[in-house]
Amino acid sequence: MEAMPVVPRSALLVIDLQEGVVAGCHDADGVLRRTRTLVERARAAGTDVVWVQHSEPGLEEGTDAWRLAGGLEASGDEPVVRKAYRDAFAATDLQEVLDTRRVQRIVVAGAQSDYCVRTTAQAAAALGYDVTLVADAHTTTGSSWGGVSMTGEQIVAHTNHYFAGLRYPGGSFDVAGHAEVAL
Ligand SMILES: O=C1N[C@@H]2C=C[C@H]1C2
Repeated sequence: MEAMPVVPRSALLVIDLQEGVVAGCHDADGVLRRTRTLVERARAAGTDVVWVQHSEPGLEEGTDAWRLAGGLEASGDEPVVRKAYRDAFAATDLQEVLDTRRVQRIVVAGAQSDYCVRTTAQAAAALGYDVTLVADAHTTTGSSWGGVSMTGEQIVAHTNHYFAGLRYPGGSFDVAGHAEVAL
């Protein structure tokens, strides 16, 4: 008797779209609107939705700043992973949450592009997950370092550019818009 093939599954991972995180981010309302559409599409397709919420000083669990923004909220038994590091796998049960759901590919949306989004997506790639970054559903604020300033819009674009070319042995990585991304 042939073993049933394990059908790799996808999960939509919504990272830190919290009031205190999206404040000041580039096109925050647009990203929240497009993420609501992604969540609706995922639910309709039977694709898991996994929520990540970050806590740190000024973003303490239970405060208004910590709450999800834009009318986003976990539904039913959708997991909420609480984290304290940029990498949502660090000191959390995210890997167990994904592996118990036989998830092989994660579709990433959230904030901030240059911190928790890029760090978690990179960590997922290194752990062996396929990763699709949703090009128009992540965002960040502007940033400066060493007298060099970048706009949030520039950082979002560069993050998309970076992930579009990411390669790991046996891995698949791509960037897609919220309306056409496979879920
Ligand atoms: O990208 C991020 N999400 C939380 C707020 C800033 C870092 C932590």
